[in-house]
Amino acid sequence: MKVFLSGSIRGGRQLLPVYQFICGYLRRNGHEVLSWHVAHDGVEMTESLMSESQIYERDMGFLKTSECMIAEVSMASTGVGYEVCSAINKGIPILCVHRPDTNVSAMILGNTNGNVTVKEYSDNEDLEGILREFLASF
Ligand SMILES: O=c1[nH]c(=O)n([C@H]2C[C@H](O)[C@@H](COP(=O)(O)O)O2)cc1CO
Repeated sequence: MKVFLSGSIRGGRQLLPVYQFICGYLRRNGHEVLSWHVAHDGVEMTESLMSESQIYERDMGFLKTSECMIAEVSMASTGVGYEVCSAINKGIPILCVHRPDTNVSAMILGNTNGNVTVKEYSDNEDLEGILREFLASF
């Protein structure tokens, strides 16, 4: 599947290892991660070579062809929230994952849209099971 991976950039990069784990899992299982740059440790440097509108247009272009979204929502990120909302408007399935010790927005936790699934994970093994179940549902 073509997957849009959404994860914090300017909202903080503390969970980069989680984005890398998700990206690696998806690729190992034959999926195409269109927004792989989210899991790249040099993303701020490479993105600094692009204008704000180039970044926006590229990501919205990725979203157009994505078949589902996986969003790590533990960090308070404006961009992740915007992308989740855009995916809701597009009508594709969205898996939002977060760690137990985080302050996730009610706009995610309280979202009753039928395409939105929100799951808490405690470690990579737990997260892998959640990813497997979500991807098996198609
Ligand atoms: O440089 C960028 N490149 C980029 O692709 N994004 C997109 C992808 C991420 O899923 C999301 C991160 O948003 P934010 O930077 O507000 O945390 O927005 C966001 C930025 C910076 O806002």
